[in-house]
Amino acid sequence: MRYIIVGAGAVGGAIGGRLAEAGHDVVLVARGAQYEALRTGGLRLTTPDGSRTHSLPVVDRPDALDLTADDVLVLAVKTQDSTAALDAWSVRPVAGGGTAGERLPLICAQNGVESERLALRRFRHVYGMCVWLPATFVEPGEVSAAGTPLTGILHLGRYPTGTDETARLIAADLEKSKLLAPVVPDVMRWKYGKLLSNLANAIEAVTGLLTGDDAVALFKRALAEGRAVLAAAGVEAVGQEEQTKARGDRIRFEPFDGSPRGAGSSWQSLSRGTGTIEADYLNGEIVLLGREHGVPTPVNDVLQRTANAFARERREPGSMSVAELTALIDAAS
Ligand SMILES: NC(=O)C1=CN([C@@H]2O[C@H](COP(=O)(O)OP(=O)(O)OC[C@H]3O[C@@H](n4cnc5c(N)ncnc54)[C@H](OP(=O)(O)O)[C@@H]3O)[C@@H](O)[C@H]2O)C=CC1
Ligand SMILES: CC(C)(CO)C(=O)C(=O)O
Repeated sequence: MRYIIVGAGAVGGAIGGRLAEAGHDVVLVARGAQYEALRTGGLRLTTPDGSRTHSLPVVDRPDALDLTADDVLVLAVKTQDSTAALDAWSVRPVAGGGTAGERLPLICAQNGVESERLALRRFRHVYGMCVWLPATFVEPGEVSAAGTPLTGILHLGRYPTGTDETARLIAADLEKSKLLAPVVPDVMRWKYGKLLSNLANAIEAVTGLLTGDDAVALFKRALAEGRAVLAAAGVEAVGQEEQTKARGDRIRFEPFDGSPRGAGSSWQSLSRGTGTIEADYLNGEIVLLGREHGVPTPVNDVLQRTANAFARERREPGSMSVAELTALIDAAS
C-alpha cells in the first residue's frame, strides 16, 4: 500500500516519517512554506531515538499525483481544514476507474469527531483513528514526536463502527513502523474519550498552563461538562484508565534531551499565528451536543469563544492568566 499523508504537519509528518523508515511507500501532501521545505530539504523527524531526514515525494495539490487502487489517504489536517481537503481529494480519478471517494480508504488521523462525518459524505470507505501521539511542528520541514520506545498509539477502526481486512492490513504496516495500532470495532468510543482530554487544549493555548491547581480545576470543570453532555447524548467514551491500559508500558510520553516539544496542537496553532484554531471541534463539539440535548455548557462555551478570539486576533499563546479565564467562565456560568 502507498500512504498519502494529506497534511504533513506534526502528526502527519511523524506518521509518514515512521512509515517511510519501515520501508513503506509514502507521499506527503503539504502547502506553503512546509511544501517548499519538504520538497527542497526533505522531512526531518526527531524522536527520542534520534533525528533523520527522509527524502519523500511531496505534492501541494491532488492533481499533481496519479492515484491507484493501492493508495490509502491519511487525513492529518486540523479539522477546520478537513472540508477543503476532502472535497479536493475525493473527486480525483483512480487508475482503472472510479474516484478516490468511491474506491480508496480514507483515515481521519485527527482529534475530535467531526472529520469522519464530513468524510463519510464524500468517501465510501472511512476509518477513524484515535491519535495519541504528541508531536511538534518545529519549523517548516521539521517535526518531532515524544513517544518512546514506540512513537504513539493509534486505535483504528471503520467509521462509524466495525473492522475489516483493510484496517488490519493498515494496522500491520503501522505496527512495523514503531507505532502501536490496535484495530477496534468501536473507534469512535476511543475518539470521544480522547475528545474529553482535548477539552484542555483551549486552556493550555490561552493560558499556557495545564499544571497548577487553578488550571487543573478549570480542566475538571470542562471535563465534568463534557461527561454530562456525552451521558445525555447516550455517547460512550473510553475512560482515562482504559486509555492508559492500552498503552501499557509500551509507550512513554516523556520529554527527551533536546526535545523541542512546547505544548499541544492548539497552543502550536496560536504560536504559529495561523489565524485559526480547532476549538469549534473540541470544546465546540461539547457545546453543540449540549445544545442538542439540553445540557448547559458555559465552561466549554467560554473556552471555545476565547480560543477563537485568540486565533482571530493572533494573540500570543499563554497571554491570559488562569485567573482571568476563570473569571470569564464564572461570569458566564
Ligand atoms: N500535534 C499533536 O501533538 C497532536 C495533534 N492531533 C491532531 O492531529 C491533527 C493534525 O494536527 P497537527 O499535526 O498538530 O497540525 P499541523 O498544523 O502541524 O499539521 C497540519 C498540516 O496540514 C496542512 N494543511 C492543511 N490543509 C491542507 C491541504 N488542503 N493540503 C495540504 N496541506 C494542508 C497545514 O498547513 P498550514 O500550516 O498552512 O495550515 C499543516 O502543515 C489535528 O486534528 C490535531 O488535533 C492529535 C494528537 C496529537
Ligand atoms: C494531548 C495531545 C498532545 C495528545 O497527543 C493532543 O492530542 C494534542 O496536542 O492535541
